[in-house]
Amino acid sequence: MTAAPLHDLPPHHTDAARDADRALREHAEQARHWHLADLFAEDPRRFETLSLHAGGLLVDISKQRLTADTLEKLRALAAARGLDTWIRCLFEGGEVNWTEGRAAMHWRLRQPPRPQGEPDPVQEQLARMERIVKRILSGQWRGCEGDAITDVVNVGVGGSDLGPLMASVALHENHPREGRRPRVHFVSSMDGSQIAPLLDELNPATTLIVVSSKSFTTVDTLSNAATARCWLEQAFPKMNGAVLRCHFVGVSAKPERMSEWGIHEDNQLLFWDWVGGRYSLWSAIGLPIALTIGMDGFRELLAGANEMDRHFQEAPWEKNLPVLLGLVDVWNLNFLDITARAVLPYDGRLKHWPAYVEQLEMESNGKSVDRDGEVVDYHTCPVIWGEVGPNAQHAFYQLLHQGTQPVACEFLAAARHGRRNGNSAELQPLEEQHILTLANCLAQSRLLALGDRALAEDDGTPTHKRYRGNQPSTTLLLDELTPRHLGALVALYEHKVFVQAVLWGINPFDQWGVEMGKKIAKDMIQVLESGAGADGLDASTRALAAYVRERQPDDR
Ligand SMILES: O=P(O)(O)OC[C@H]1O[C@H](O)[C@H](O)[C@@H](O)[C@@H]1O
Repeated sequence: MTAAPLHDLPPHHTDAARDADRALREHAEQARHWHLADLFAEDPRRFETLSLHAGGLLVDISKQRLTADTLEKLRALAAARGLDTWIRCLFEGGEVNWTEGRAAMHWRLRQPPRPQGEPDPVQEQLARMERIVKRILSGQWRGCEGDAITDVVNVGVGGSDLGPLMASVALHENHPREGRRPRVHFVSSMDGSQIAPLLDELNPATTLIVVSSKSFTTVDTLSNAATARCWLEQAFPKMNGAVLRCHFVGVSAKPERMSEWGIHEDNQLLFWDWVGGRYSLWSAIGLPIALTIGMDGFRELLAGANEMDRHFQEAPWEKNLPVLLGLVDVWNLNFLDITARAVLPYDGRLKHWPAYVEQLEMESNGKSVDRDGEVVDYHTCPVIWGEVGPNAQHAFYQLLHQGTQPVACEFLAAARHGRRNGNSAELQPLEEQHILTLANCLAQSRLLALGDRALAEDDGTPTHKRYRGNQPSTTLLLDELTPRHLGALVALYEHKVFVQAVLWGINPFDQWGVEMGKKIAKDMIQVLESGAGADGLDASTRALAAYVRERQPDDR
């Protein structure tokens, strides 16, 4: 599949865009003096006006420092930037990743099968993945000594780790209907600190390693994969090819590199250049998710995302969730100068959501050069960090409540928790814990928004006990955390990132900033091993390298 060239796209800088931008700046001059407590007091219908429900998600932006008028002005900016044409271009397979000459067609991976049985590489790979999943879950996939697989280790990093990790943990309560699912583990860090203790616990005879890497050149992944291979070969010294055949699956866009590494052709799952790494959990990179929730569950995840794809293309902008969330972030960053955003899931199952969103957003939109090759003179992506909300309350909420900086907060929770987890399904206290958690979520966003005015404190309260409030937030409530809802949520974020990139005039699908770091790290290995090349370094790096070298064991 080749990318269609970009066509009919308006230039980024037009008179209409300049006018829309100026109108927003003037509007922001007033908005800077607004307090959320006043906005709520003045408009009893504020929630109704500033919330939306679609795809099983309720999105409430009424605690953002904006009004319906603000949104209208932001939509005018989006129209002037040609957002409608860009959306069309994305879904027509246009070359939206212009620095790499590629389309970005992650949405293709979640389209339903074509009716006439035309050859479809996406469905072919899904079918291959399904066969592998079924063999593992049914116990038919055997290790080299004939044992069924009990543990699967996903070895990957970045997009080949964060998405599958986030979704597998989020959905772990959704057991597959058939078979016995293996324990699924994730190893990403290049220093061996994850893989070493994990291998100590595992039985090589019943362990399957999934080497996940779009490029199949990422040193973090290949070094962990080599350690796993060594562990297996030492356990079965006489097995030769059977170790690779029975204990390794590869997922990549580069089949020839997988073969070169030793992954058997039958154990290779493919995806394509037009799927960005951080957009790849819908492809065979999602194998750990399918092993956790079964293939039916995985298809539900795809269906939820597909529903959001259609919503993004079809819903008018007033009712379009990705457009709405994209515009809110642009408002906060570019017009209210709020440069930080905290991602706060109130659900331990979503504990990896912040890390996933950090990569999705900051690797996509942490850019400063526009389509004309010009350096932009405005901020793009905010700094994003996060943590499971209830735990963050005991860590950094102090700064949110009484620090000096504005931070846009993003609360995420499941309205209902339908537990399907063995005996615990019957436990009344667990239901109470769910309500307790939601109560904290709602109480925190309320206090952050209204400050003292959420409380019945009198004027005599000392300053150090006061709450300024006016800290803006969005609350996203999933009706329930199911594969379908999570699929919709992730697709919502992917499209939101695209909307923002269009408004900022940047390419969200490349990551050139990461490349150079990888390259110069290679040269540094030599410096640390032999000292060669140290002379050309700056004084700080040279001294640090010498310090490290002096502390290595003598027999190295
Ligand atoms: O899947 P791989 O090719 O191994 O790449 C893994 C990761 O490598 C780099 O860090 C890129 O910046 C990420 O976007 C990518 O997800």
